[in-house]
Amino acid sequence: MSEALAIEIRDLVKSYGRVRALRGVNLEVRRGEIFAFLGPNGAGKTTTIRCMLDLIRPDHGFLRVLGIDPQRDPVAVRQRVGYLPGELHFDENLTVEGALRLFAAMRGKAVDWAWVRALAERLDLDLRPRIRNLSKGNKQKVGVIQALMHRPELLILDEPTLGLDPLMQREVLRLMREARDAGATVFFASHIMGEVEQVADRVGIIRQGVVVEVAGTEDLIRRAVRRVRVRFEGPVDLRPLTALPGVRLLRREDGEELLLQVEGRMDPLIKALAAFPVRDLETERPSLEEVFLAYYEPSPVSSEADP
Ligand SMILES: Nc1ncnc2c1ncn2[C@@H]1O[C@H](COP(=O)(O)OP(=O)(O)OP(=O)(O)O)[C@@H](O)[C@H]1O
Repeated sequence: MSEALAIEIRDLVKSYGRVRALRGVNLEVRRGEIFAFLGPNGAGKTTTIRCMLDLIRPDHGFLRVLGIDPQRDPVAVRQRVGYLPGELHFDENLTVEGALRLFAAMRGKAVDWAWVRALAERLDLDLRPRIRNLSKGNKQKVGVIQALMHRPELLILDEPTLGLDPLMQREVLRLMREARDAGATVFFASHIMGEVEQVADRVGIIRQGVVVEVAGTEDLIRRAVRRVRVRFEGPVDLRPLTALPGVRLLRREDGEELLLQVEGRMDPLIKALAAFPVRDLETERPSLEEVFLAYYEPSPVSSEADP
């Protein structure tokens, strides 16, 4: 186990009866980064996370969380990790403060209550009401606070902004960044590409129980397909442009305006355009959402039954 890794997973396999949820997951999360774990519904994100906390046992594979084997020392993992599950379960009769005190006691680690009150204030959460009287969004805030309140070295958050309004989503993202800037590692699952793009240093994509891509968020966007709109001074012969490798004509409007799709480097297109009477040139940076849709589309090969 390298000291530089907060999470290290090799060949993790887990089946639920006949459902092969994880088919050999490999993943490395570096200390001090915000890592987003993405993938379609049922891809295996929650199963992977539950293995990290020893809430379920994998069939086989290698797993280290902050250098600890969760199966050998789950208590140490839970003390040093802040975990927000996808589905929270509280004793509905407790007050918010009572629930937080219970979480703190279960974890067995000292909590700074001034910090808890500051978190509650930032998330606009009253500590007095009973859990049963809270809205869904306010329950989610309790979950976020219990994950952060002991200032853990590693945050593992399953859809941290689920059910929160846009202001509160932004506050949670801010808290995640602040945790990273203070030296913690943040690992989170999400379906909201906008927030991933805003906070994640790197992303990993899981599909049907296998991690199919890990990359820097910016790199992934940069290497994606982009769209280029070109306006010419007059009608032109496009063949030298559309014959370029990686360039495809998407639309041609009145012979003087083109919409092209460019995969890979822009340089050959720019050089080729130098020979044309170009009036205007616009490039559209794709959003992470567009980049990921390709990964989310059903694959023709992988859903077949296992031997
Ligand atoms: N307790 C369980 N019993 C049986 N099958 C399960 C169980 N938990 C998960 N699965 C199955 O394992 C696969 C992976 O599920 P998992 O919850 O890990 O996916 P996920 O990526 O977290 O999905 P989502 O984005 O919908 O939360 C799915 O096919 C799911 O139906």
